[in-house]
Amino acid sequence: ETLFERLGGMDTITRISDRTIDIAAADPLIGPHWEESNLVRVKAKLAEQICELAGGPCKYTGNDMVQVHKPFKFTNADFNRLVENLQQAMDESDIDHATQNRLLALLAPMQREIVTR
Ligand code: HEM
Repeated sequence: ETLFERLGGMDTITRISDRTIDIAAADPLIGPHWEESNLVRVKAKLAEQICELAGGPCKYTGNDMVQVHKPFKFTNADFNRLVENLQQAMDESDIDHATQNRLLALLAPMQREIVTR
């Protein structure tokens, strides 16, 4: 079983991505970073990226991760906070923790592309 299937396919991945961005954008610690952003686009690109990473039938068509995040000079604390927001979104969708950890392990290498401060 692929992680894509284990997560519940595209419907669940879309729901998790939407919720993660909604939770993050409302988070007093990191929410202000999204003030100028098109959240509809960010949600859609995040879902596409998770789908591809998880072995689903998607190809990420968004912008390069380094280029997107570089101007913000994000910290490890910012990164960890977004991971917590993602975990909350996955909990709400009843994703078991072993499956959550499989996705988090695939996202972990991106920390050094996103954190530049
Ligand atoms: C593994 C972690 C992360 C992933 C997979 C990820 C993924 C993405 C994606 C796919 C986009 C949309 C790119 C596009 O528009 O083409 C995006 C944009 C964005 N991300 Fe991340 N991101 C991560 C971490 C973070 C963190 C830690 C923060 C801040 C706490 C953050 C803040 C933002 C913001 C503010 C935008 C919108 C930029 C804009 O409006 O152009 N991201 N991210």
